[in-house]
Amino acid sequence: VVGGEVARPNSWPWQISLQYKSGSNYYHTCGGTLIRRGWVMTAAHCVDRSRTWRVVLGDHNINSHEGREQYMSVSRVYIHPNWNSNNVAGGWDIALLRLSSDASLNNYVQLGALPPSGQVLPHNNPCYITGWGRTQTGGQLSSQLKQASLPVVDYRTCTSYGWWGSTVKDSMVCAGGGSESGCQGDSGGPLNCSVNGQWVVHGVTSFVSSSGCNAYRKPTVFTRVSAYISWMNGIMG
Ligand SMILES: CC(C)c1ccc(NC(=O)[C@@H]2CCCN2C(=O)[C@H](CCCC[NH3+])NC(=O)C(F)(F)F)cc1
Repeated sequence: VVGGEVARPNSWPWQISLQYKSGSNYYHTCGGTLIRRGWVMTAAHCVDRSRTWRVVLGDHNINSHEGREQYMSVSRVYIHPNWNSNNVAGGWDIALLRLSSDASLNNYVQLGALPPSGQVLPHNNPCYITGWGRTQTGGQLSSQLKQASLPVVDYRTCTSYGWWGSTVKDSMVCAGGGSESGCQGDSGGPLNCSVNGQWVVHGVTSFVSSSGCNAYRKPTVFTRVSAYISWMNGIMG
């Protein structure tokens, strides 16, 4: 996350860290959202490579053990069948991870709320991106979970000339476009939007400009969760 601030610990209790094993250590690579006790929603591009994964729930500082974490292994990865790893602009950048056991819900670990199928938010709807991603273009990951206010940019604006144009599809949500943005390492994490006073996860962090995370008029682009509700229900049952 470029800009914004460090989140109050565990204030986004559905945010997870997706980590892969290398040697005897695990490394943060993406975010995700706990949507059922045994299911995590993330981006397909995060799990393109088959690795030994673990999901960390209840985390704040990914480089220290604070005692609230739950470490879960992943029993199966479901990548959307239409996902094309050579074309993030095609959309379909969504995946579900089946956890090998159910999470325990508490003050630090809660389920993220999903939107109704098809719901599209208006321009400037208040949303926050959260994640441990780079804090500047080409910078380092953040040790502590960060948040930044990224208001929705509607489809008409986001696809206009000087913005993303036809790179952005209707199955995506744009947010931000100013000095604050997502960045590498935030992928797969939630876009948390305030709807009728509740936080609802409307986006899965998908891509930013290859010329810089907080490039002018290149808002962070998210998979629009409300376009994938029936696919997810079909998988999760
Ligand atoms: C034109 C369109 C096809 C296109 C649009 C944006 C990009 N962006 C990028 O490639 C930048 C640079 C590093 C990774 N990255 C990204 O946007 C990656 C997803 C890459 C998927 C493709 N391998 N996502 C993120 O960094 C983010 F923001 F989600 F945390 C690349 C191509």
